[in-house]
Amino acid sequence: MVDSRPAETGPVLRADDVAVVREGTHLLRDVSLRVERGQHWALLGPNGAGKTTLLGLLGALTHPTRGSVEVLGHRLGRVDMRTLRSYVGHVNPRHPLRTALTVRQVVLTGATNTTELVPRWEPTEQQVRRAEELISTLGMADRAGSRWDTLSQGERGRALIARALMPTPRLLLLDEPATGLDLAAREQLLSSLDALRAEHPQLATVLVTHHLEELPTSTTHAMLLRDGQALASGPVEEVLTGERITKCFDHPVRLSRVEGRWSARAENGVRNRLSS
Ligand SMILES: Nc1ncnc2c1ncn2[C@@H]1O[C@H](COP(=O)(O)OP(=O)(O)OP(=O)(O)O)[C@@H](O)[C@H]1O
Repeated sequence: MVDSRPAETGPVLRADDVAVVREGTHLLRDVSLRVERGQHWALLGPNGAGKTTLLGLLGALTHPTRGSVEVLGHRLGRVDMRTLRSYVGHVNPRHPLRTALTVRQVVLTGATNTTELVPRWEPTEQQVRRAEELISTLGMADRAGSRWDTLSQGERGRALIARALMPTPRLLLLDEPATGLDLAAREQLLSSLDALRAEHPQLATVLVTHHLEELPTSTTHAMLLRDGQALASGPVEEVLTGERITKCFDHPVRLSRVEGRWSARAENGVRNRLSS
């Protein structure tokens, strides 16, 4: 049996010249990425760019058609994917929970890596303590006993991040965590992510979004994807430039960064609208 436990050294993620081909179409082509401990990556690109496809590889959910992917030091195809996945926190906003669990119970399902509570499973005292700590870090202490179906989308998002952190993963993958959140909920989520990253300096994260406004200030690196290819990849100050974002989204964009947060607006947006 191959040992799937995370390697103690080396990069958290490594993808080399990866391609994903489905029904004769390249969803990803020649994509390479290396994520080290403590790095926080943003994966940006327009609809259909291949962001979710890449996240599926990084979360050991799918295999590449060509190239190699190493997750926590293990090459996909050579290890038990299910065991490897248990060391990766994957936050999917479309969490398919069917029962009326409380926030506390949902977070505890992170310990068993299941959607529902496992029958006859009892959490240890340590697990209960960790769940409470995470709920509090994510700013959900006053909602810990609330039922899932009564939560707002923002509260669910934060509960799912706490859930994903239960097994103390080395890697947290976030697929559009701010989608559908109102301004206050988005800001709370981004502050929670900043706090989490400060509290866990070894944690690496990869966050997918279309919107620069949804990037936490603690973002360290970025990759721009378009048509399945990486247009740019590296430290965030080098990658997030108006010129590059314009090329990536095929739209003239002016970029600004204030107090660590980004915003993008269409260049000559008013003139374009008036002349159309
Ligand atoms: N199994 C599949 N077979 C064929 N095409 C697929 C398959 N899965 C995804 N695609 C296509 O691959 C492309 C990339 O999809 P992906 O979901 O990775 O993009 P994305 O960047 O996450 O997009 P969005 O921002 O819209 O969520 C899309 O055009 C999608 O329609």
